[in-house]
Amino acid sequence: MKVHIIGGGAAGLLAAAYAQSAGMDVGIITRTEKQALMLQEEGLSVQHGQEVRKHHVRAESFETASLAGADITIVAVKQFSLSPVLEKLSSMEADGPVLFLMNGMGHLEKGADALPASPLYSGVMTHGAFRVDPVTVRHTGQGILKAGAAGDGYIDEAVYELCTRLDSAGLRCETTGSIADMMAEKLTVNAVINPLTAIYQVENGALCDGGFFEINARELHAEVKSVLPNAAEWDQVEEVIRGTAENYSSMCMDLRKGRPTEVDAITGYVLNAARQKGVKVPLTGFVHHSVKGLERRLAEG
Ligand SMILES: NC(=O)C1=CN([C@@H]2O[C@H](COP(=O)(O)OP(=O)(O)OC[C@H]3O[C@@H](n4cnc5c(N)ncnc54)[C@H](OP(=O)(O)O)[C@@H]3O)[C@@H](O)[C@H]2O)C=CC1
Ligand SMILES: CC(C)(CO)C(=O)C(=O)O
Repeated sequence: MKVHIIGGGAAGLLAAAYAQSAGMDVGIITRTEKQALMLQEEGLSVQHGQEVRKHHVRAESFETASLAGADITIVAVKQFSLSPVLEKLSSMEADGPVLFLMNGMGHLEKGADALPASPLYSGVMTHGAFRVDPVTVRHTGQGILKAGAAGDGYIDEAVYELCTRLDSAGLRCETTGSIADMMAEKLTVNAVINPLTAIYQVENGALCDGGFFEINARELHAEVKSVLPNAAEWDQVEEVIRGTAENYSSMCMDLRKGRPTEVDAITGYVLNAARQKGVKVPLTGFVHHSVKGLERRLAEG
């Protein structure tokens, strides 16, 4: 089974390592030629606690790679990097299943516009992955990857096989018939934890401190829930906060490193949904604009 994984970041490298362990023919497509060469020459290392496993993988840069001919393509880039990937996939007339391994919302709609002939899937992942360097990923937390179809819920054989094989290789993974609910739940979690931890520059656990940050987190959650059908309950958000208490959210880290964030696909999505429903969401507007402002200021140095 041939798998293309677009994105040599934390999520893409983690998926690549387990897919390779499961005996699949894996090609990692990286943004830069330099990372592709490093992966080919040095292999891909995965750290689990003290254990380190090395994998020999194929890697090519996005510019030169052909994206055709895969049994399944996994897209594991951040939301703001999606457009060129969809453009290239559509120019290749790829029509096999495409699995988006991304947080936030909007990728399935953009994918459907760009790739009308491809069966599209979304993956909601609670595994933690951290890219140590261009050839090393750390599996920081055991979670689960759930993959489900965008449309009628039909699961292609290739997606089923990918999930079964990843799971037996040690990356907990399963298919689901209710991916929309899971995406809404993950969006709720991200719409509360990510902007607040990014603005305050605190670890996730600080939002359950029984103090002022928790008051704000609970109020922001209530607002998000008033807009999103199938939003996660506060108990679920709290469980993630406690389960990842010592971690810094991706948005917190992105701001800290002066990188763009996924805020448009997270709180931006909630703002749009609120506008369409005619619901006022002042706290979401406040955190959204705060993150956008910090993003711009940090990018300008
Ligand atoms: N890390 C985690 O634990 C989890 C992440 N996610 C989600 O998964 C998605 C990916 O996140 P993550 O892996 O952490 O992010 P990273 O920033 O670590 O990785 C994204 C990668 O995409 C690469 N990229 C950008 N544009 C292209 C392109 N045109 N072609 C090929 N590669 C490209 C980047 O390259 P370069 O480095 O050269 O810029 C980068 O390596 C996000 O939506 C995130 O929210 C979800 C659950 C858990
Ligand atoms: C679940 C959470 C909040 C973990 O940090 C996450 O998905 C992120 O940081 O983007």
